[in-house]
Amino acid sequence: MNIRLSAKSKNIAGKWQVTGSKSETNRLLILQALFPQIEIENSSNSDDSQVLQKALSSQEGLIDIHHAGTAMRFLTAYFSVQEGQNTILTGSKRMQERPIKLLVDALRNLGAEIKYQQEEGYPPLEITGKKLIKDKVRLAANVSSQYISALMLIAPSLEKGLEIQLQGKITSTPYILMTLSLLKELGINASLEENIIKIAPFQLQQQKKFVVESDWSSASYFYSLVALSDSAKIEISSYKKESLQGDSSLVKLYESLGVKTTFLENSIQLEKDNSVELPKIYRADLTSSPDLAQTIVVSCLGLGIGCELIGLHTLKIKETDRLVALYDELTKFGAHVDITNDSLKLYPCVRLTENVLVATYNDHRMAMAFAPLALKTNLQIEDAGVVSKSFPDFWEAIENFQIQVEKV
Ligand SMILES: O=C(O)C1=C[C@@H](OP(=O)(O)O)[C@@H](O)[C@H](O)C1
Ligand SMILES: C=C(OP(=O)(O)O)C(=O)O
Repeated sequence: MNIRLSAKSKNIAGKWQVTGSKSETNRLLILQALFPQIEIENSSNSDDSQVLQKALSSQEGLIDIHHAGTAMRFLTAYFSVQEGQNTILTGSKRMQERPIKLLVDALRNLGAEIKYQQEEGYPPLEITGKKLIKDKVRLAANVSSQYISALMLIAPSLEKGLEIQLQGKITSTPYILMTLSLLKELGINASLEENIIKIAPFQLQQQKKFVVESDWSSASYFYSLVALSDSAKIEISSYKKESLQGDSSLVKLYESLGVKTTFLENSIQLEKDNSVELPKIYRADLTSSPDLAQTIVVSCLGLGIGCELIGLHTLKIKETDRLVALYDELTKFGAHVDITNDSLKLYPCVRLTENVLVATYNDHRMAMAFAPLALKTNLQIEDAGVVSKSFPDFWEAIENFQIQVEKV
């Protein structure tokens, strides 16, 4: 389904309850499978969380996790320790192009039995669950933090726990810290010092309830809406100041784009601050917040300013090659863009081409990142249903904030 977006008003008001963080939910679902006394509140209603939940309760030997990267990586580790269980773990065509060798090698070094069914280094995987007895492993940390979180999540269920030595420059660090915090909140002895993660074995004795904070990556689209509005005062929930999610860096990242954040009791209020003088070129290193790249570039495009984003090396192996996808779609609007393997430069673009059809490449964030641009020009989004990967009610949410959404 393609949709056409236009602005009903450039003055934005309203409230929205955003679904739970998919990153927190997916970690807690794995931990709950290992420690059933865990109770999860405000879990994410995203496809990625639903597919993971279904996989964990499935009695079938073949599991298809579609486009869900964290589910693929976390389940690879999880099924490796399910003694006596044989699982084939596969995903969408794109998932079969997303590398998993570093994680498989680390698990094999710990004693796991994993075979590639097709291409070496990529799903589908055939996993024979075993008891892992080794307790030390090394792993390159500069490709995807999800491999590291996957090992950390199974670590407390191993007889001797696990020591993980991280090699190279660590990428997406806040996601590793999120995993660490959740383990600690459960009562597990866990640490990250220098480049060594240590996690002690653990057994949960009593019930433990976790309340998932709403998704900050999803909040980014509201930041962009506010930045591109003439005036705005909106409230989104449930958010807190001390977040486990690295994408809460939005608060700082959007200050210079004219968005003021106020923390209320259980929510955030976003206001357009027209007194802010916009930078000519917006610069940011997004090594810690890769999922914000698309949102920020489109905000800059809409504001008519340039941007130079670095730390984008992980974007090439996500739902699509996001650097190439951004290049192709931004240029349709008349923008001049340069990309490398880990950076993007957008030159200021004063006049946006109208009625562009934005291709989304099975990537929820391509659809959601371009949507706020409707405040500056009419546009269409291809295959709008992709948003359900992380934010199933995204189009209702955006309609609630003065954007007209029509099926075409
Ligand atoms: O652990 C997680 O929940 C995630 C880690 C990040 O991936 P990388 O570590 O591969 O950058 C992020 O992009 C993804 O959306 C979610
Ligand atoms: C990269 C993402 O997800 P995953 O890697 O879990 O598919 C994302 O949600 O932007």
